[in-house]
Parts: sequence; structure tokens; C-alpha cells
Amino acid sequence: MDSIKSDNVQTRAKIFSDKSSRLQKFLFETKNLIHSVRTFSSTRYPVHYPINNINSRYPLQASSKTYLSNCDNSNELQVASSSNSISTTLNGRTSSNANYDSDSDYYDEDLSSSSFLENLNILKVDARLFNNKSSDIVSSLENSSISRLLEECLLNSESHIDKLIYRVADSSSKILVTGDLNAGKTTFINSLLRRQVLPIDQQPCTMVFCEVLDASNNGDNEEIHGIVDTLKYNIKDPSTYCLIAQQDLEDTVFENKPMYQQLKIYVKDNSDSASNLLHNGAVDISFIDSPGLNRDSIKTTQLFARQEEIDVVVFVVNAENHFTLSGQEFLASAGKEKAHIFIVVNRFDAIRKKDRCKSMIMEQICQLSPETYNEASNLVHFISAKNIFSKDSDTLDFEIMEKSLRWWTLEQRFKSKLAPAQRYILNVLGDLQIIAAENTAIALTSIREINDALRTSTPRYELLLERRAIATKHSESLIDEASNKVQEYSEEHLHTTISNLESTAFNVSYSGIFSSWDYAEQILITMVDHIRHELFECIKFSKSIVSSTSSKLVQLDTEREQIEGGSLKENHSIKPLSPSVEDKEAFSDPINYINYIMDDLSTININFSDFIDINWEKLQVSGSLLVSASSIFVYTKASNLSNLINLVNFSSNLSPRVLANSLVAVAGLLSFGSVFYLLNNTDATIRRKLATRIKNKMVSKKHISTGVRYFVTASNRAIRPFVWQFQTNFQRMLEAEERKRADHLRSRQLSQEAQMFFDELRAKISDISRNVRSISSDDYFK
Ligand SMILES: Nc1nc2c(ncn2[C@@H]2O[C@H](COP(=O)(O)OP(=O)(O)OP(=O)(O)O)[C@@H](O)[C@H]2O)c(=O)[nH]1
Repeated sequence: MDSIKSDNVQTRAKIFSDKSSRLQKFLFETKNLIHSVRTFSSTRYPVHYPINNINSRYPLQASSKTYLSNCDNSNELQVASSSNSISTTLNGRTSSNANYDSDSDYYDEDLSSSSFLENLNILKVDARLFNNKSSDIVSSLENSSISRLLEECLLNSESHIDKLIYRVADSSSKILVTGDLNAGKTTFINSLLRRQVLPIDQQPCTMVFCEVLDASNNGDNEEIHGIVDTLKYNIKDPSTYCLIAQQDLEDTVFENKPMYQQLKIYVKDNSDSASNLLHNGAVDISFIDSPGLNRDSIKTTQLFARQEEIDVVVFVVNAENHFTLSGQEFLASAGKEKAHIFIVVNRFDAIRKKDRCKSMIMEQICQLSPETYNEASNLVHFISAKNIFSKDSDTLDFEIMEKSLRWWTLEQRFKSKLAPAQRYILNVLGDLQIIAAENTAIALTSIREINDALRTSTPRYELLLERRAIATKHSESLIDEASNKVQEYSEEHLHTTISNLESTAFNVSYSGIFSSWDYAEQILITMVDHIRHELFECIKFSKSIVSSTSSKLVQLDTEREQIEGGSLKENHSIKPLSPSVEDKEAFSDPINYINYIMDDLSTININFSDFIDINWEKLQVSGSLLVSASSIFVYTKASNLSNLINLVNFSSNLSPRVLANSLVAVAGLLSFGSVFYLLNNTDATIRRKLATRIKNKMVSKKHISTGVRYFVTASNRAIRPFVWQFQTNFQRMLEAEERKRADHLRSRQLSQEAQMFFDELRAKISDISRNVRSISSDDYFK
């Protein structure tokens, strides 16, 4: 009683307010932390669950264990491990099995538990969800899916913290007054208010829950609100309640027609603040008068008492009846929620043998609620509520009870409002610590593995770069080599062909002067055909060069494939050139050009001059002889022979006749010889002349150089795809390697980011946990 007397409500209220605002701050900080984890998980790095440990007998993976052993204060994790007292789950709900009123060491659990992972709130929920029938589902879930589950849990946790913040900030307290029929519950409340607010009757009369609140909650207006649906009730929205006139209150309370779930009665209490319980400057208290317990009402009242807002349950016992069966049943049930019940044994004035009554009732309390019995001096009061209204009566017991109730309400307020929030923060932070430790370990492992992979892949990458440079150069040189070969061969071959063109027609038979024309035609065809043939020989050679070069490139690509080692998913290796599909397209241009040359050569017509040798020396001899012979012949025939002889006489001592005959014979012989000579070499002349003309045409039209260019270009064109493919394959191989390296670097950066994030998270968790734990209840309960 001394402690009660010395109780300073204002001081306690100040302590409460201080703790409340600190706790609110830490709730906000915890919420921000959870939010940051959720955001980090959804945007940067899917946070890992220690999912493999759910069913494991081992509490943590080695890495996490290491962390825990290094943790500056392992209690903060172990706080979360409290096996029986964890009242919250990470889906944001408070467990109905929570028993945070059971003792004052509610956050000082057995810290030696090694299997706190099994008690990880988040995982406990998930493990139950998945482990029932389909444990395979867990292992089949992608990390990202599990992360999404975590994000959902975190979101729920954030909204639960919002509720806790609201609850911690709420300065009001609710006292539920219940008990047997006619025990004097209403009289008790009226006595506390020092005012006949609620109707009283000798018969059981209260049919509805009536909450009495200070009018300051309703803008200082005294009003009675009949509420049909308490969940929808909004004091600012008149459509959510019915205004009940003061004179109708009695009928409404006695009959509750129409059916209200609850009445809210706003009253002004004009007594001084020290004795005003409703609005006493420290805590705003409201009283809820409930219908007397019977078969019909007990369940409803039990449910009502279980509500979070109910800080204190006052059980009113009729001293004359002691505990009825209904009363006993209620206490047994309420004891599961609230270990301590404030018991008011009323109508004590009507008891004659007070001590006997007291000891009998105390015995009953000892059986029904041992915790209450242990605190009986504060929690069990024998009073006469009615006496408050009679001036002569002794009200000391009532006043003591009143102080006790106020003290107990404040104490319970701490327990019901602050302690759950405190415990929730520690539990959530404990869970986050485990997740952070797991993720730090995973991030570190990942960084180590990536570094190893990068270390291994760097020499290979450098080798590939080197090989590519060599291979590119080599493949390009193969093209140049091929071009040079084709060029050299074609040029030499075609020039030789043109130079030796004449000899190609030796096989054509010459049948004499009268078939010279046919012979010339045949020669022309033969020579042009030969040129055509030789041009195609050049193409053949070019193709052979293409083929051998492509084989070399295939060989190079095979060597490349060996370096690749089958690391690429698709096979792009170069296929050897099939003879059947030798690049017709690539060689279509030179073939067209050959046809063009052929067309051009076909314009060469046989001329008369092709039969005449244009050798001037021969032509002079033959010509002079022919002229002499012809002159002699003409002179002899045209003038007369004597003249001729005379003429000869001047020049010779021969007899003129002999001389004339001789001249004719000589001229005739010479003329015949010349013609014979000319006609006798016609085939050679034709061959030479035609060969020369063809050659000249070939040279003047630059057919050889152009043709060679076509062959070189066509060979290049045929080889180029092989070179491209080979170089592309190398490039693809390098790109795959670069992609792998880029992936590694990206993953490493993410892992490093994650490591930093979780390191910081762990530090912040430690910080908040320490601060939250420092909000001890000790100073409050002294
Ligand atoms: N003698 C005596 N009678 C009391 C005392 N308190 C209440 N009563 C009487 O007991 C009767 C019932 O009182 P209520 O306050 O209506 O009882 P209740 O528990 O609210 O009744 P229900 O809610 O209807 O169950 C009334 O006639 C009161 O006058 C008391 O301390 N001493």
C-alpha cells in the first residue's frame, strides 16, 4: 500500500510519455529499415532467405555463425529467439498465443537457445505454409520468388508497425468492468465517476456494452452514441451512430432495442483532476460497463476482454455470492490473455463475517488466478461501491482501491501499449539480423567465387585477344596470297596464250590456195576458242586457289574451335567448300567478261589483207620483178620488138633477139616465182595475220588486264565469306567471353553493394536494438 500511496501519477505519466515517444522514434526507424530492405530487394538485389536452414537441425550456416560469434551483443539476436514469447509473426499479426503479460521479464528470454532459426518469425510462417504437405515446393521456388515472399512479409510488417505507432501514440486506456449479474458493476463505475451516469436497478438490467468516456473526446459535448457497427464507428461521422437522448438511456441500456453493439457515453466530470479518472492529466481512461455474465453473454464478454484496446479487466464479484460458475469460467478464460485481473469484491457492506468472507474469496482467487492472488494487496479489493454516494459511510477502502486501479492501469498501459511494440521491434530486428547475416555471407561467397572466376578467365581472355589478332592477320594474308597467285598465274598464262596464239592453229590443215578463205575462218575460230579455253583455265585455277584457301581457313577455324572448347551454345564452325557448290555467283562476273571478250573477238572479220604478207622486203623483190616483167611484156606488145631490141642494144652487146627472149623468160619466171612465192605462204600469213589481229584486239581492249582483275576480284569474293565467318566466329567467341566477364563484374558489383548494404543494416539493427532494449520497464515498475 505504501507504494501506492507514494505513487505519483504525473511522474509515471511523464515516464510513460518519454518512453512512448522514444519507442515511436524507434518504430519509425525500424519501419524505415524494413522499407529499405524491401526496396533493396525489389530493385537491386533479391534478398536471400536462409531457406536451406528451415528444416535444418543446424541453426546457421558457418558463415552466419561466424558473424554471430563476432556480434558485439548476441543478445539482440537471441531476444528474437524467445521460443514461447514471440507474439508476432512477420505477416504483421500479433499471435493470439502471445502472453506478454505473463511476467515482467517479457524481453529477457532464455538467451541460450541455439535454434533460433527455427524461431525466425518470417521463416516460421513460410515453413509452415510450405512444409505441411509439399516441402518440395520450397526447393523448387526460385530465389526471386522467395524474395518476393519476403518482400510481402516486410510490407505486412511495415503496416503492422504503423498500427503499433498509432497504439503507442494513443494516450488513452480502456478498463473493462465485468462480473456476475447484479454484482454492482454499474454502481462501481458511477462511484468512480462520482456521478450517476449509468442506470442502476435491483434486477439484472445492463443489456449492452456501455463505454463511458470524457466529453473532451467529443468536443466537450455530453452525448450518447448508439453504435450498430463498432468497426465503422467514426465520432466525426454522425451516420455511423445514433444519438440517444439522456432520458432514453435507461430504456436503451435495459432493453437494448434496437440492437446496438455498443453505447458510447461522453460525460463531463467536474471533479478535480486528481480524483478524475476519465481525464486526470496523466492518462485518459474510459470504462466499459458490460452485461452481467450468464450463458448468453459470457462468450461476448470473453471476446471483448481479449481486445487489444482493453488494458485492464476489472472483475466485480458480489461478496454475498462469491464466484459463480460463470465468473469462474470467465476468469479461467481471461487468464489466458491477461494473467492479472483486477478483482473488486463489492457489496462488502452487506457481509457480516467479513474476515471469513475474505478468506473464502481469497482461496477462490488463489485457485482461479494465482498471479492475481500473488499481487492481491494491489489487485484484490473488498469495497462497497454504493457507499461513495452516502456521506456518512466509510470510503477509505474504495479510495485505496481507486488509487490501486489508477496505478495498475498505468502499469498495464505500459505493458499493453509499449511492451508489445518493444518486443515486436526486437523480434523484427532479430529476424533482419539473421537475414542480413545470411546475405552478407552469401554476398562474400559470391564475391570470392567471382574473383576466382575472373582470375581464371583473364589469361584465357588475353590469349583469345592475342589469338584473334594473329588469326585476323593470317586470314587477311590468305586473301592477299590467293589474289597474288591468281593474278600472277592469269597474267602469265594469258600473255603466253596470246604470244603463242599462232602455234595453236598449226593443227588446222591447209588445203591450198583455193581453200584459203575457209582456212582463215577455221584459224580464227580455233584461235578464239583457244583463248576462251585458256580464260576458263584461269577461272579453274582461281577456283582451285579459292578451294585451297578456304580449306586453310577451315583448318584455322578448327583450331579456333579447339580454343573455344564448345563453350558457345550454337555451332558456327566453317563448313569446307563443297565442289558441287563452288561459288558460281562469285565467278559469274569473270564468266560474263569472258563471254564479252568472245563477243568482241567475234567482230574480227577476215580481210583480203589477211592473205597478204605485209613483209616489205619480200614485197619489194616480188614487186620489182613483177614490174620489170610486166614492163617488158607491155613494151614488147605495145611498140615493137625492134624498138625494144634497140633499146636493149644500148645497154648490151647481146644479140637483141636473144636478149628479148631471155628477158621475157626471166620476167615470166620472176613473175611466176613471185606469185608462187606469195601464194605458197598463205597459210602462215593467215595464221600470223589473224594471230596478230587477235592479239592487237586483246591488247587494245585491255582484255587481259581486265580479265585478270575479274579473276582476282572473283577469287576474293569467294574467299571473303570464309574469312568473315572465321573472324566473326572469333569475335563471337570473344564477345561470349566478354559477356561472361561483364556478367561477373556486374554480379560482383551487386554483391559488393549487397555486402555494404547488409553490413550497414546490421550496424543499424544493433544500434536500434540497443536503444529499444534501453527502454527498460524497471524504472517504471519501481
Ligand atoms: N448493499 C449494497 N448494494 C449495492 C452495492 N452496489 C450496488 N448495490 C446494489 O446492487 C444492485 C445492482 O446494482 P448494479 O450496479 O445495477 O449491478 P450490475 O452488476 O451493474 O447489474 P447488471 O449489470 O444488471 O448485471 C443495485 O440495487 C445496487 O443498488 C453496494 O456496495 N452495497
